[in-house]
Parts: sequence; C-alpha cells; structure tokens
Amino acid sequence: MKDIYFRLLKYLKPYVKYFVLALFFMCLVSAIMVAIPWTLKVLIDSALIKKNAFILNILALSMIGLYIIKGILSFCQNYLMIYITNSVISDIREQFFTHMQLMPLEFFKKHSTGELMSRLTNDTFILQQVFSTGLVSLVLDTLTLIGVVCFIFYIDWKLTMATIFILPLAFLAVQKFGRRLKSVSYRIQERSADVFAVLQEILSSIKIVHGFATYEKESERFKKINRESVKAVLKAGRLNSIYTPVMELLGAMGIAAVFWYGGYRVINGHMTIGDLMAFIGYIGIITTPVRRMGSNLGNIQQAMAAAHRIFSVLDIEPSIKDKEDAIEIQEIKGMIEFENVWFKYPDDEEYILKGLSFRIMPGQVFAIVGPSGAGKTTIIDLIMRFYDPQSGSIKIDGYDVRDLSMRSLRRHLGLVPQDIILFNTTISENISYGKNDATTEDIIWAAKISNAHDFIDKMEKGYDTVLGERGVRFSGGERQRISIARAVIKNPKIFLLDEATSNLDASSESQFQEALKRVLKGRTTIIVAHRLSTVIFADKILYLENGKIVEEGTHSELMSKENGKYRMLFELQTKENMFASL
Ligand SMILES: Nc1ncnc2c1ncn2[C@@H]1O[C@H](COP(=O)(O)OP(=O)(O)OP(=O)(O)O)[C@@H](O)[C@H]1O
Repeated sequence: MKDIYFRLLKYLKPYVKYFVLALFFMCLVSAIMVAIPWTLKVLIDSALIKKNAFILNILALSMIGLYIIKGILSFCQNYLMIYITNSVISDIREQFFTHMQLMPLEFFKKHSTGELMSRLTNDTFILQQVFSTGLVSLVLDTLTLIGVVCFIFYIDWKLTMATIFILPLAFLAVQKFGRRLKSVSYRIQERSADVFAVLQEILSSIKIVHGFATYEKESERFKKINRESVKAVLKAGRLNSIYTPVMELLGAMGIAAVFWYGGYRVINGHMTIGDLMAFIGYIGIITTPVRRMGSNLGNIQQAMAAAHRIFSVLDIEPSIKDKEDAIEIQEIKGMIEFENVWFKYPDDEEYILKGLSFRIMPGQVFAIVGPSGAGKTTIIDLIMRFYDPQSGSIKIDGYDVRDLSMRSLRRHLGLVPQDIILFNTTISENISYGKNDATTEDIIWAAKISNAHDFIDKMEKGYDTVLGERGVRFSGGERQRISIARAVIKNPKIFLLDEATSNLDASSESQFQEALKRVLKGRTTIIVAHRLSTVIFADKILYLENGKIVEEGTHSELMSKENGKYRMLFELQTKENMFASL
C-alpha cells in the first residue's frame, strides 16, 4: 500500500508548486476555522460579562471579515486541488493508454476490452473524485483537528484529557469500518467490470444474438451479473448506513461528557463560562471532521484499490519490445527468411509452426495455402512481430526482426489482415491511416489500385463519407478494398495479404489482381489464400499443413504432382466452381 502512495506522489511532481500553494491555503483556512470558536470566549468573557459594546462591535465585524477571507482562500485552494488532481489523472490516463497500445496481442487475449475500459474510466474516475474532494477535506480536517487540540489543551488540559479518552474508541471504529469498506468496494469494482465486460461483448456481437435469437439467454446472463453487482453495492450501502449512527453516538457521548465535567470545573472556578463555551464550540467543530475522516479514509482506501488495479496493468512489461540498441532500418530490399522457426502461442502446449524454413527473394510473390488452422496467419503475425518464435529466426534483409525497431520494421510492411477493421472516420482518413503526409492524389491512387475508387466516387460525399455514419453501409468487399488501399498507400516494400480478396466477387477479384500485379512489381509479397485460383501467378506456392511445408513450387510444378495435395485441392475447388456456376 505504501508503494502505491509513493507512486501517486511521483505523479504530483510536475505540479508540486501548486500543491504547496494549495496546502498553504488549506493551513490558512483551518487557522480561521480554529480562530472562530475563540471569538466566542472573547464574546462571553470580555464583551457580554463586562458589558463592553466596543469589543462586541469589533467581534461582529471580525467574524464577517474572517468568513470573507475563509471563502476566498477556500475557493483558491479548491480550484488548485481540482486543477492538480485532474492534471494528475489525465497524465495517468494518457500513460495507461500509451502503455496499453504497446502491449502485444496476447495481452488483449488475457484482458477483456470491458476490463481495460473500466480501468481507464471507472478507476481513474474514483481516483479523481477522491483526490479532488476527499483528500482536501482529509488534509483540512487533520489540520483543524491539530489546531483544535492545541487550543483546548490551552483552555483546560484536564477537560481535554477527559474528552480525548473518547477519541480512541472512535478511531478503532473508524479503522474497522475502513477495512470492511475497502474489501466491499473492491468487490463493487470487480462486479461492475464484469457488467462492463458482458455488456461490451453482447453489444459487439449483437448480430449473432439477433441471428440466433438468444435474447433471453443473454438477458439472463446480464441479469445474473447485474444482480451480483447490485448485491455488492447494497452490502456497501448497509455498511455505510451503520457507519453514520455509530459515529453520531460516539459524538453525543463526547459532548455529554464535556458538558458534565466542564460544568463542574466552571462551578469550582477552574474555568470561565467563556472558556467552557469556546471548548464546546471546539468540540462542535471537530465532530464533523472526525466523522468525515472515517469516510474519507474509506474513500481513500477505495482510491488506493483503484490505483492498485491501474498500476497492476501499468506494471505488465510488454513481452515483445524493442531492444535497447534496436536498429532503425531505413531502406529495405525485401528479402524474408524463416530459419527453422518453432512457434506456439503463449500458454499453449502444442507447437503451431514446426521447424519452418523458407526464403523469399526481394520482389518475389509467395502464396501460402493449406487447410484451415495450418498456421498461415501465424506466419504473417510473426513477420509483423506480433509474436516472437520460441526458437529459430525470422529475418528481413538478413536482419533478425527482433533486432529491428518495431516501428521501422512495420513501416516497410503493408498488412491487409483477415479481419477488416476500419475506423469510424472518413474514407480518406481510413485510407491514409498509416501515412500522415498522404495527399488527395495519393489517396485516390491507392483507392484506384485497390478497385475502390469507383464505388467511393459514386457516394454522395465521396472520400469524405464517414464509415459507420447513419445510412452509410458498406459491403464486406467494399470494406476489404478500403483496407487494401490503406496498405497500398504506405508504398511498402513487403506486402502481406491475409485472405485479402476473400470478400471480393469474381469480377472484382480479377480486376483487383490485374491492378495488384502492377503494384506488386518490385515488392516482396506473401498472399495467404483459400481460393487457389487467386494465387496461380505466384512465383512460389507453399502448401502448409499442420505447421509444416508439405509441398512447394510454382502452380504448374505443383499441378504436375500426381496425387499432390495442392493439385487435389485445386481440382476440388475447380469442380465446386463449375457446380456453383451451373
Ligand atoms: N492468439 C492465439 N492464441 C492461441 N491459439 C491461436 C491463436 N491464433 C491462432 N491460434 C491457433 O493456431 C492455429 C493456427 O492458426 P492460424 O490462424 O495461423 O491458421 P490459418 O492457417 O491462418 O487458418 P485459417 O485459414 O482458418 O485462417 C489454429 O489452431 C488456431 O486455433
């Protein structure tokens, strides 16, 4: 827990001068708070008992003055604290976001989107709330408490000692509640993260839910998780509700004791009436802070739990990162080599790629075909360095990809992934996503090559059409063409097309292939395809099965193999196409 406090303090470093100023204002505010009951003593002993109207007037005016000054100081201190906490929280959020983006893909398999969203929004919100209000009142209350204790000791130490006897009881109760509240609040956060996760999953799969008409099943699932969350909130509510009356009782006991014992001390001449009234005034102004300190401590515990959850994500070291002396590769020729590559996914037992070796010379087009699950996409992911192999090496122009900076490596790779992911911005922003300095001509060029220009041009807003906007619908093929244009515009030396044409119809595909052949000239290309007709022009075709290359050669070489796997698959697909066209 101490670590978390220190870590949070580190975030305060850039704002330390504002923090010191806010603390200074807080000290002044509590000094005024502490001065106010003292005026009661002067009022009774020096103005009322001695019937001194001048002192009475001065007291009335100074009371107004003190409250005006306190108001101004409270405003400054509050605003400064809001500024500091919001800046700190925004720094944490930005750090969290940047960190999350650098995480390898396996991280996102372990942490659901809902969970990460909850860390970034809910948890940082708790921190923000607690530190902008809870912390201020805790500091103010502590300072006021210290000031009050000094004053009441000065007034009558015996009465003070008698009063203080009650305080440890209150603190014990506060601590006990604080601990209970912390564990309950942790449970609330966990449950609300679960609700987030289920909601996010259902919303993003709504098509499937509709398609399979599983509304009731999903409603049940949501209801169950939602009720768990309500249960946790109710438990915290119960604790909070018990907390207030217990604290009130302790407060009342304190006041009764002061009245009783203080009254005797006045009767016996050890105190003036003004002393006793000021004393009671002091006890009055500290009962609220003492009570509030308990709930503020509880809130701070909640914030610590939130900070712990945020830091536990920030502490995860990316398993794939640049070496300290990573090479920034400027220009590449485009040679790709796999040397005895063995790879399995993290936490899996079975190897997906088993001693894979091949070499692609610059400018060559390689196709990787084979049954589903053979490991084709995995090969692409390893070249992109989304994962590292357990043994063997993957080289680009003779450099092991682990020695290159990921940014410079990926700058030369044009990936068209199997899952088409487009952003909810304009078509032109989607196409120019990887090239900040792209001109309108570049965007149109890339769209033309990818066979996307015609359908974009026909749209009312053309390249300014926003994806996902009301009324804007794109077919799978159209989305795929935008995704291809996004890779083409980078003008990469190496193209990695993972089922890039699977959503195109036969005529778009043949047009696209013609265009692609032009673009691919002079660039190394790997095409992963299920439809073998799309790769017959490749310089070499690798037939992958169960993580191993079982056949390789050109289309005609592979077709000449009697009972060859490639040949059998090709013939099967040709027959299927014939039937489909009947
Ligand atoms: N992130 C992952 N974690 C664990 N296993 C994975 C992961 N991604 C893929 N796999 C498994 O690795 C194997 C190879 O997957 P890969 O996607 O490379 O196959 P593929 O040949 O491209 O298949 P397809 O043609 O169906 O796309 C499959 O058994 C798959 O279930």
